[in-house]
Amino acid sequence: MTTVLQHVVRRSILRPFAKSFSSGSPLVDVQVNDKTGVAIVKMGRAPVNGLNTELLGALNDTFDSLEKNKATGMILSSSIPNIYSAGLDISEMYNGTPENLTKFWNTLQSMWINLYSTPLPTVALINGNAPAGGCLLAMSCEYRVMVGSKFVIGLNETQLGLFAPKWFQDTMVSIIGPRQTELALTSGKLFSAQEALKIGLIDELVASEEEALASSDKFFGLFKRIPGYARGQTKNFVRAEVLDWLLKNREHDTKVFLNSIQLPHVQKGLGLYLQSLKKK
Ligand SMILES: CCCCCCCC/C=C\CC(=O)SCCNC(=O)CCNC(=O)[C@H](O)C(C)(C)COP(=O)(O)OP(=O)(O)OC[C@H]1O[C@@H](n2cnc3c(N)ncnc32)[C@H](O)[C@@H]1OP(=O)(O)O
Repeated sequence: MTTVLQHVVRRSILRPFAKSFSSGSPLVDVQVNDKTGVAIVKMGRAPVNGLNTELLGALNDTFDSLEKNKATGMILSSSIPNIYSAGLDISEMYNGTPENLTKFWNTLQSMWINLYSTPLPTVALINGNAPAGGCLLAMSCEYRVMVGSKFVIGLNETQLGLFAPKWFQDTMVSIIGPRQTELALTSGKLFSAQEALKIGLIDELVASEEEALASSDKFFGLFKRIPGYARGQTKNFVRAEVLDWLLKNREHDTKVFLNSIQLPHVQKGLGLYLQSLKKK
């Protein structure tokens, strides 16, 4: 078993310019570039970065720490080949107790509020499939670069017999508009990389992670001469409406989740979907 120290030493040997930064969780790896202060945050929960309470909590803590430690920007990516995130961990929603479901949902809400409202410039480096909750993570960043053309991204909840909550939907509306969001969400569409690029769901499609990192640098470079306070306030105003809805309606949103997810036909559908994934 690799100790934390061995892990840190190995990382610093592999990447001499990156400062190790402990996320406090084995599920999230963080490397901060010494020169630029930009942090690369990589989710690493095998097999598919399913967003369970633990990973969501670890991401939340990481976002907090990066702000406190004055990172200058964040790239949110994955260390699992071909997977950005498979979205919410369905096992957390299937047969969960009301207590666990509430904790799970509240952790998701907190993580999203933190990510969506961080004053740090954020880039999603989408190096794998990004359905549902994975798409939400990417959409909550300010700039999206997908690596390779074989991946899909979108909010496919209706295909599972679920619906994307209002704040998931509003986040998508803010990027691709109400018409395309309605079409995509009602049909549970997963966009190919090319389709996502065409519709503006991703900003760039590149061939390699190196190119994606260069695109990210270019994006962060836009703010070199912009005072952080002015940038942060502007981001706040642009995002206020979507954010405020959840801030004001957290309890209601939790109730809707709890009531809907525990419906027998919804649970049945989730069970069948899980089985179909396992049978593959
Ligand atoms: C009506 C109530 C509404 C209330 C509001 C609800 C709000 C819900 C909001 C968001 C919902 C979600 O995010 S649900 C998750 C949706 N995600 C998906 O549909 C993606 C499902 N997964 C895949 O399509 C594929 O796994 C993949 C393309 C991401 C990767 O494919 P790959 O071939 O590499 O891997 P496998 O399919 O073999 O999977 C490996 C392993 O992981 C398990 N798995 C996959 N996805 C999930 C998941 N989301 N949650 C839990 N487990 C998952 C899969 O079963 C395999 O398990 P085994 O190794 O045990 O076989």
